[in-house]
Amino acid sequence: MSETLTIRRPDDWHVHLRDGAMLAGVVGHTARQFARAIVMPNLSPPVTDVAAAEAYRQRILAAVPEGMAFKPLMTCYLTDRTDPAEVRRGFEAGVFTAAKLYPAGATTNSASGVTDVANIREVLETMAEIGMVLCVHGEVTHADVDVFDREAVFIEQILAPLLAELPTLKVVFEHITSEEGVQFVESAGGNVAATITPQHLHINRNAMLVGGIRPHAYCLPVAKREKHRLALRRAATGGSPKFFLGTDSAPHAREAKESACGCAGIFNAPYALESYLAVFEAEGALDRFEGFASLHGPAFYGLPVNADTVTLERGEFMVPDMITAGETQLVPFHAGETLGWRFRG
Ligand SMILES: NC(=O)N[C@@H](CC(=O)O)C(=O)O
Ligand SMILES: [Zn+2]
Ligand SMILES: [Zn+2]
Repeated sequence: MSETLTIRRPDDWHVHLRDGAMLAGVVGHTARQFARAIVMPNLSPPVTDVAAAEAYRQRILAAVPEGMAFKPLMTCYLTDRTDPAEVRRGFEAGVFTAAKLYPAGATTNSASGVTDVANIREVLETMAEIGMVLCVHGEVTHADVDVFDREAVFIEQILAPLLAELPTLKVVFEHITSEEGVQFVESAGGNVAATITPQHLHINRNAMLVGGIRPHAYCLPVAKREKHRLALRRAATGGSPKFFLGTDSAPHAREAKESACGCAGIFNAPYALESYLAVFEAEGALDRFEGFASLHGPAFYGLPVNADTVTLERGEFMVPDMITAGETQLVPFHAGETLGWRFRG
């Protein structure tokens, strides 16, 4: 049994770095493991134009700890009023790597999101024309759709019809959580891919609800039944280039999660690679880890793979109960659990 694993340096194709003191406290955890990351734009107010994205990019770079090389890839938050010309301008200037569709009300800071995809029709036509990736939070928000069904209903009502109308649009179905999500991406064309988070590979909804309600296991889309977790594990470890790493690391202060109305989001950045690797090892797929973590994402986005490598080594360690970001306490994914691989750098 090999004691170390060396792969091309990975990228995180979906992360929330926040802003201000929280940004300063969390960005190093991502920059330590990943060369690049798709930075989600759901700040308050959201990043909806080129000037805001460029300013945010500069704040991120200023917050990266000394000695770490890290390239934030910026995204444009789409609203009902997004100007197609602004999206084109940002993409052509190299500021926007992608644009993000948040259905209004679907998740954290999505109040200014899109109320009907018909409202961004021209933006999406422009994106299809210029080859720009649309990142999608794929959940409907109607009160009459059960929260556990919202991803499957989104595919049926929104995503499938959208791709039928714009068959060349490049789409990353973000943080998929269901068997339906896996099947949809597998049967779609090469212009459709998906990110998968570590938490959705590790936990099902029991982890959140059995023996007490566990706010640190709550994120959106919510973890689902065991059969969905197993479908996601098969997808992530199966070698298909349509599935790649996107942590969806989403820090919220401990007290904002341990609340009568706790925030959605799991902070997994500090041990992201260790967490994914535990899954690949359990599935007997260590040889497929590099593809998922470091090769499939760049290939889909049309970017070069990273030149340097990272090494993980076998060795048990316990994930701390708490990590601080400035004054703020964050409870990391796997808090208090033992993991079997360590990131060496
Ligand atoms: N995933 C989450 O549960 N939360 C994310 C938003 C998102 O990615 O939907 C956040 O920004 O907190
Ligand atoms: Zn989301
Ligand atoms: Zn997210």
